[in-house]
Amino acid sequence: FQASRAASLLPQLLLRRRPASAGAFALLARPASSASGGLPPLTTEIHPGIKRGAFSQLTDADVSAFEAIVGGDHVIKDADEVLSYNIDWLRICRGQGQLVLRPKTTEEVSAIVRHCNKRRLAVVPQGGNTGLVGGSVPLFDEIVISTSRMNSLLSIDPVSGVLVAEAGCVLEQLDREAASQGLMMPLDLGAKGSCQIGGNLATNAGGLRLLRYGSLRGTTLGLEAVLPTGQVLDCLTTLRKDNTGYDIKQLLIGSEGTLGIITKAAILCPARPKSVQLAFLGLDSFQAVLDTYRLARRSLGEILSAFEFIDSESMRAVKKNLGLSCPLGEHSFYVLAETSGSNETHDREKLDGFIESVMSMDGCATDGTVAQDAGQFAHLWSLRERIVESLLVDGYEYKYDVSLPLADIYRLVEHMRTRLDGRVIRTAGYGHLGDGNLHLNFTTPKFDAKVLELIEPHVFDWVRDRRGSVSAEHGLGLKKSQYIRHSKADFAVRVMAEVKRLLDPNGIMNPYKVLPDE
Ligand SMILES: O=C(O)CC[C@@H](O)C(=O)O
Ligand SMILES: [Zn+2]
Repeated sequence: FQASRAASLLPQLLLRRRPASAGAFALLARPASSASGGLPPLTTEIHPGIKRGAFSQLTDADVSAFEAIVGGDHVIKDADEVLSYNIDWLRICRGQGQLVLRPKTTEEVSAIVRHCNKRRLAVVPQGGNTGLVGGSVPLFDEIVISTSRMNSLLSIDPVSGVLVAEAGCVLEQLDREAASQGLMMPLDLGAKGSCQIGGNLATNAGGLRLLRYGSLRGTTLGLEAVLPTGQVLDCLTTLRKDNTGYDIKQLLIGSEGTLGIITKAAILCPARPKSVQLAFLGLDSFQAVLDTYRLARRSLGEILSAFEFIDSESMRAVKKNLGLSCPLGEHSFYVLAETSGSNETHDREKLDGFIESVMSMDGCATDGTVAQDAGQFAHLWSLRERIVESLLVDGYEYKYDVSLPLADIYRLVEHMRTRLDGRVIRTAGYGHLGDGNLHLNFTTPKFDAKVLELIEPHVFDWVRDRRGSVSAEHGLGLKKSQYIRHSKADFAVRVMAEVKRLLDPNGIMNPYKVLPDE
């Protein structure tokens, strides 16, 4: 697996399926301590402006009521155990929750929420807790309702491709089940080893193959959810067509747990591709990345299943901080172009044609390689999937996830690099180029309020001025909610607030998230 000119590799192209376990987020090492030296600071210390809502205090009688619903073993009160539910994956947010409930059924979720609504107790739904915007952890003392025990696969229909599962099923496990029927889950992301399908839906997670398989808004046929009053919303249809008025399930998808707790979902799974190939290219300008993408769309057409870019700073982070090796020499940019198809010969011809045109076009790719086996395939993907983990090793991370017109994507990175010159360890840009989705990250050894002031709101203003989105796929959670109007019209935000009031009259469901505090 040597660094080589892609042209010289053309005769050796092999077709390999991506191993389901590649890049499991759950297994990734996290820095042993946070930037503050141990536990992350309380979120309320970082956001002192947010005041606790007028919710009741938890009493012994409440705890007894919950024990009667889920059983004593599934009511977690021990402070050490509760702590892990209070801290987000990035270790940037730490809430003050005192209680975690682990229901097994929709009926139990409903009974819990009904009680909380009656008593005005705030709750936060939590799946795999892999979110990146502080949406799945308490801020004050919200009760955590974990979906982890609701993890049954209910059905898979190999004819229609519809899979029905409970919310707590881990994405990677569902994908394995789908594989056994010749199907695949329509989404894949670095966190697949621990994220849960309910959380994926609640955040409308995008991931690595959205450009091919579309968003969960399209592939989710139905869902069931417990609304903030405890009412069960049964929209669990498995029909592909159902034009009977407003599509209420879409309100829950991407609601980040503010409108209810998703308990079951019906997902349309595409056929698992028979041939998957991965090309890894080195390029020396962002214009070359764009030109390569144009060529990929033209020559690979419908079999193009991922088009990711990595800049040199991001590559340096995975090499230096994680010790991963890159098979290509130093380049300003790297691209992963993956194809997924059903006909090996056809797909090989297409990939050959693509690489030939890339290599022959002046100023396009200058170097490249193609995965020859499952190990190489996993390794190349890990260079991309493990960037998020590698950046944490620097110390503190300032994380941005924006959508922009393609031509503006790297201008933002360059602009911020100049603005922060000398104040950060690195400014790293990478992401889902095919989706116009940039992951822009800055790191410092420790949290630095002056650096944050230079970044925010400037970066959001820059995105707004180009009609981009301040959250492409991670959601708003706690960290981005005050910038919602940068990407949504004022009236749209008012409609959102009305919907929230309608479904959650007491505001108990994941308060302080998504909608700005006003
Ligand atoms: O590091 C990030 O911000 C991105 C995380 C995830 O969305 C990814 O695409 O790897
Ligand atoms: Zn992403």
